[in-house]
Amino acid sequence: MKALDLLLNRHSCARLASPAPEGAELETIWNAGLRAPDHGGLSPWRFIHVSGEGLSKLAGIFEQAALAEEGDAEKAKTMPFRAPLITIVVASPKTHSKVPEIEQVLSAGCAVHAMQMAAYAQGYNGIWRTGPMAYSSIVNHELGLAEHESIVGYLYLGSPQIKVSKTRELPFKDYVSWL
Ligand SMILES: Cc1cc2nc3c(=O)[nH]c(=O)nc-3n(C[C@H](O)[C@H](O)[C@H](O)COP(=O)(O)O)c2cc1C
Repeated sequence: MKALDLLLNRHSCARLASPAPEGAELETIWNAGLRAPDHGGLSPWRFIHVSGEGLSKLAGIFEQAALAEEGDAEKAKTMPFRAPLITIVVASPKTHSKVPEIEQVLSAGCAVHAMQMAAYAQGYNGIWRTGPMAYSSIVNHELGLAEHESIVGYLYLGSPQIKVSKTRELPFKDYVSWL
């Protein structure tokens, strides 16, 4: 796949099933994430791989959080099973005199995007999700996040089950101004 085709045509898919990327393909996806722009070379991210039994563990964590935080526990416990694989991307900012935290969180966000594109380029697809489970102190605790860390996204990955007929095309003139 040509780089520009990937950049211009990439799209998400919310309906995902097995097979999920594994082995060298999955490592390629993680390596693409690790190539995200990174001011100061701080590697301000880490990834938590969730598949198989891990999906059930995550479902239990989501249920626990939803029950405690007045969410929809019945729905929450089903959410991880929307794909055979989830990579949780955690922003793990470092203290640095010239690189503020926001830049490091942006880097972690770029890693999500890069990993979705790497999945797409290999014939898989995915979707970046957040929602209340990305901002829950209970989930953070159960996943072992440190106080300064945060979830940037759940990247659901797998084989697309539906074909996206047309991607949204925004007219660049509406978004670009000239100085
Ligand atoms: C930070 C962030 C959080 C998102 N959270 C969700 C989410 O929780 N649920 C969802 O359906 N889409 C979410 N999206 C949007 C999808 O990832 C996707 O971008 C959107 O469906 C548009 O599809 P496209 O990527 O094909 O343009 C989120 C996107 C971003 C950047």
